[in-house]
Amino acid sequence: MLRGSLGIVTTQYADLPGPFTLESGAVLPEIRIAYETYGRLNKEKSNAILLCHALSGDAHVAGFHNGETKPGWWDAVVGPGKAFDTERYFVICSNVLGGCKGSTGPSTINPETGKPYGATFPVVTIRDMVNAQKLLLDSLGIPELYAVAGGSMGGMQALQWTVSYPDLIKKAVIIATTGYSTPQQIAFNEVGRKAILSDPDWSGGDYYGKKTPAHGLALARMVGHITYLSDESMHAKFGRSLQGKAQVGFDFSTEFAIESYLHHQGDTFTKRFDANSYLYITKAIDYFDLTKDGSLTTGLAAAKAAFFVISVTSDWLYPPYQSQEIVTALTTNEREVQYCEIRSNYGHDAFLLESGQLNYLISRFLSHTVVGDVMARNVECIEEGTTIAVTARRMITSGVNHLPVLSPAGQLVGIVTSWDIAKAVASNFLWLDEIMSRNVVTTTENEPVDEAARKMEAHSISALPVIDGDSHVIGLITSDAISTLVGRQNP
Ligand SMILES: CC(=O)SCCNC(=O)CCNC(=O)[C@H](O)C(C)(C)COP(=O)(O)OP(=O)(O)OC[C@H]1O[C@@H](n2cnc3c(N)ncnc32)[C@H](O)[C@@H]1OP(=O)(O)O
Ligand SMILES: N[C@@H](CCO)C(=O)O
Repeated sequence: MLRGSLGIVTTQYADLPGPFTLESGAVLPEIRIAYETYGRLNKEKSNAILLCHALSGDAHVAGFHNGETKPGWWDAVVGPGKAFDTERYFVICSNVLGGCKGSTGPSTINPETGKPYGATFPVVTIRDMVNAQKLLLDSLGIPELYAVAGGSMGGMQALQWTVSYPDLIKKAVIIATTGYSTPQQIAFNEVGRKAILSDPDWSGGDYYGKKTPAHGLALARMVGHITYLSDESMHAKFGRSLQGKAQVGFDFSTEFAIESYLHHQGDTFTKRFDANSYLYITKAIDYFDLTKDGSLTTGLAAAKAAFFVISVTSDWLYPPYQSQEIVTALTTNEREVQYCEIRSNYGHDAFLLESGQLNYLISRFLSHTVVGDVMARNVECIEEGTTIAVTARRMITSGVNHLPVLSPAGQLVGIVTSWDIAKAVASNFLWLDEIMSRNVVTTTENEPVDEAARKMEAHSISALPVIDGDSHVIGLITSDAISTLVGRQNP
């Protein structure tokens, strides 16, 4: 499959009914979440992937907004044929609660005052962001996630998902992040906040419609941006080059290329980001701490997903040892976890830039699919000894073409299809036991899907009951579900 672009995409908005109670106990009367979706949700609703953005990201993860020439922030890995393959998966990304790109945040009008919240907006946490995403998924009718993924603060949200909603997540891709914010990370965030709070234009957070604290916000971004780069990448990109001059001027003007670059990053940021959101989101990052009683192992005990943890060799903001702590905690909890340290000189922002390594690693992880990842749960079954008329009605009312047949003890003893029913009616059979197939081909939750697909092909059947060790039916997998998720081999 050739890698392609999503083309033009648009942001949508979900108004979610309140009240929405935050971790702090504060209550938002209503919330709006901006989101984008790409790809198609399959019939089983089993192929949804939620992508979570970092500090300054938004819902626009891939493709182009009409009239714009820059694609979304993770276009390198999201789209047809890419790691988050929109031909296979239904990809969702939303702007975080507290953000400034369409979701409720400090720049939103408080319905109770008719004015922007500003600094009266309550402090939000990573857990609050995740709870808002859960409400969004509910509103979209998505019952579970095939995967959740993100880098940096996006990785924090993805980790939080695995403990807040462990039964809803099959796979988690956790990149360049930590299980808890460290003093060094908090320290850099505090310098950024102080720069904003000391800007007289911040005006206690009440600056909407007036001069914005652009000076403070640009300074905050400059400090932040240094932490997203690495010593090696700065050497490689700028060295000691001077900007637009041959010799130093013995003054305090902008002289080095790196200075000019940082000013550019700071200035550009003020045109796309709200200073109050910067305060709130960095606070949410600082509060992030999944340890429980001082232990990350205990804090991650509830997680059930299969994990892929990725760190970056040159990331000194979220150094690899912090990813390794997550891996150790998960391994101690006997969770399925893979770990990879990407070799890169880009520093922390490598999670946005290393498209080759990320595409290779993530697509391999996501496409190693077992039956449990794809099967439908809560399967409609029928008891042996039933009439064909009752069986036919059950199929019609539940909208299925396959009904596993159970013994009085609830064990699988046969299977009947809508085609069997059609043949039975034509031949005037009355009882299910006369027509059901007794030698049922089955699968188990941990069998790779390609093995299950081979069984279906070999027996010319389109569904397999999934059974546990006691022959109880715990799911059903269809060739349709496999083909949507495993994808086509050719374009
Ligand atoms: C989920 C999320 O994380 S979303 C947020 C991700 N997005 C951001 O962080 C937005 C800011 N973007 C960036 O910082 C970068 O684009 C990165 C880090 C994402 C990608 O890095 P790169 O592709 O290596 O871009 P680079 O860091 O070289 O920046 C290029 C910009 O710097 C400018 N620049 C480069 N050198 C200089 C210089 N000496 N003086 C002034 N400007 C300079 C370029 O003109 C270019 O400007 P533009 O972005 O306005 O077109
Ligand atoms: N550059 C990214 C990484 C921050 O963690 C951002 O601005 O969101």
